Amino acid sequence: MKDPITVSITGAAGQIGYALLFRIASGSVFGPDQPVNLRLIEIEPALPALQGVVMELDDCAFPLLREIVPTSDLAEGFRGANWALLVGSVPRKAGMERGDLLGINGKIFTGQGQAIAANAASDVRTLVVGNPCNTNALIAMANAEGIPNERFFAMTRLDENRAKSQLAAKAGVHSSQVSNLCIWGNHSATQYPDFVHAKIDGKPVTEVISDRAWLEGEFITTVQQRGAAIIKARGASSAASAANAALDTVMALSQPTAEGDWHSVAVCSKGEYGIEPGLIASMPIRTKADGSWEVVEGLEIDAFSQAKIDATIAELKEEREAVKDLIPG
Ligand SMILES: NC(=O)c1ccc[n+]([C@@H]2O[C@H](COP(=O)([O-])OP(=O)(O)OC[C@H]3O[C@@H](n4cnc5c(N)ncnc54)[C@H](O)[C@@H]3O)[C@@H](O)[C@H]2O)c1
Ligand SMILES: O=C(O)C[C@H](O)C(=O)O
Repeated sequence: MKDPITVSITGAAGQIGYALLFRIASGSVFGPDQPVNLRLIEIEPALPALQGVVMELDDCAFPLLREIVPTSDLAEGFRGANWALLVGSVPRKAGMERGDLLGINGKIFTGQGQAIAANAASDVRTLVVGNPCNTNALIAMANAEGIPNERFFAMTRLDENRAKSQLAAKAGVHSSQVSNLCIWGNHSATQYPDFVHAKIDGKPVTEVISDRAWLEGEFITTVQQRGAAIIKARGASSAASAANAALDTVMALSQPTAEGDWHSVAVCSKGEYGIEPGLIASMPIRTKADGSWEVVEGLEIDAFSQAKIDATIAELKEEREAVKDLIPG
């Protein structure tokens, strides 16, 4: 049996937490021979609810689940973490943009970044889900002294999955036939789901779907506005699909990407595609056999795509400016 992997999850008593924990504990994320420790972090008022979740985890008698530590103490919560999933934060309500949450949620990520740096395992990787996730990830990264920038990620996989589903429905194929779908930029209403490089059954989407007006219009806005549409319909923000995407991200970063394909996740830019270095921006990513990752470079960006990428990167710069007090140095 392997040594257990330790996964720390903030907001563990929340909606997404409830949809995440049981899949991790069951072995469906890290594999059927990989024991797991769960360190579950919540604010103090939510600890009684978290205790109920722990009771349910116990009641599953998962063969791979070892230690469960529920806590509101960040040092205890991130101790020995190999993965830190930062979910805990306030979701937006109808009528808000995700960026409106910066003032409420941004400050959560300073202490968490520091606590990860001080307590986590030396190989810790951090995925931020709590919104606005790109800029929250930037805050966590900037406060986690000593941890390489390339181990911080923000989630745009939900957007990728949404985009694949929309393209598949339009083309009358299964979503698994859609590949090479890159979300560029911010997990927000400015994100750019790149249909130009996406493929259906290995062919450019633009050859399979001839309705260019739909691709440039309704397709993009549907993906950009999908979170808001779910809030309107459900009265609460997406949870099961968000948890699913978080786990897709962890798995995509843990195993080599299929030949020729890529996946979407926001990473710290080193200036690829002219994106300002230091911003946490979504780009096409390949995970290598040794577990490291790289940005897929050399994609030709047409004028339409460039304008969309410029707009979403401009928004990331504005968000960074709005939280400059939370970024040391
Ligand atoms: N990136 C994405 O694609 C994506 C998708 C869906 C939701 N989200 C975001 O994920 C976040 C969580 O959504 P949810 O539906 O689970 O919300 P929720 O309100 O159901 O749960 C959030 C939990 O976080 C806890 N929490 C708050 N502050 C905390 C802190 N400082 N430390 C630890 N825990 C804390 C709360 O007590 C609560 O239990 C929201 O910000 C939401 O907007 C992101
Ligand atoms: O839209 C939201 O506020 C929640 C989440 O980011 C989503 O995309 O569903």
